[in-house]
Amino acid sequence: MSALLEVSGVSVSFDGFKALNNLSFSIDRAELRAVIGPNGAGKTTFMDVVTGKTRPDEGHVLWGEPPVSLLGKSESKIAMEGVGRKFQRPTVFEDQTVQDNLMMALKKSRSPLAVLLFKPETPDFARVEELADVIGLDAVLSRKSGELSHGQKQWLEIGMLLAQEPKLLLVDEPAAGMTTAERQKTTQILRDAAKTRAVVVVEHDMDFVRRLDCKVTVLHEGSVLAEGSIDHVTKNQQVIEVYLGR
Ligand SMILES: Nc1ncnc2c1ncn2[C@@H]1O[C@H](COP(=O)(O)OP(=O)(O)OP(=O)(O)O)[C@@H](O)[C@H]1O
Repeated sequence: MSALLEVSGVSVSFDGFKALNNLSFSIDRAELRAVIGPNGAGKTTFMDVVTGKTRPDEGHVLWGEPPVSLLGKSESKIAMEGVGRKFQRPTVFEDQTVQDNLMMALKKSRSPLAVLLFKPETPDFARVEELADVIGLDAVLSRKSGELSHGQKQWLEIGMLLAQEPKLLLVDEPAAGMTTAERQKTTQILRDAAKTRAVVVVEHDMDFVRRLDCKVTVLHEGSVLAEGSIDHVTKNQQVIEVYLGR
């Protein structure tokens, strides 16, 4: 079976500085992948290229089966293809309840009229409850999102992205600012989500990455430095020098 996402030979320059330098790697359909690397390694730029925010100078980004190029597609087109992105800061509607946030995020027609006339039906409520269960917020469905803890807001946003049924979820530093218990729950949510789709987690926290227990891609100076299990990459001498030794 071919990969869901294949990035090959991608380079991106900013004023002559190569943020991505001949970057190549691929992600399978239902896999959890951690992408790590020191500051400036190109992790954000990689996500920007996949989501259409940044156009590479060279290379290919192929998606799906049969593979189509994502390059040249708009950010909204790429989102509609099934690429979801979670930024570091949670962006939920704080005045709305957890239930309303999830309801608004359900995969529905996005035309302005359809959004205006949207009236939730029984299957929509059932889907919202299912999502709330997945993200551990079933007991707080009627709470305003602004009253949630930082961790709960992050889970809500993950739930809102899952409501869109993405084929690939890109998640930027989900564990930042979380308590130990919240991190454990987040690990569970991401591992469960990756059973039915690809989930790529960009993360600095090594303990968190270890708990994800997945293949790890180490970026350095815009290229892949090492790839494999956490034990494999953390034993790699180059990785120790450029990343772990810092
Ligand atoms: N719009 C831009 N203009 C100029 N330089 C940029 C731009 N975006 C990124 N860079 C540079 O490209 C390099 C890679 O940045 P990127 O943000 O992708 O790294 P990162 O691995 O996400 O780092 P961090 O872990 O600090 O978030 C950095 O040196 C950064 O300063």
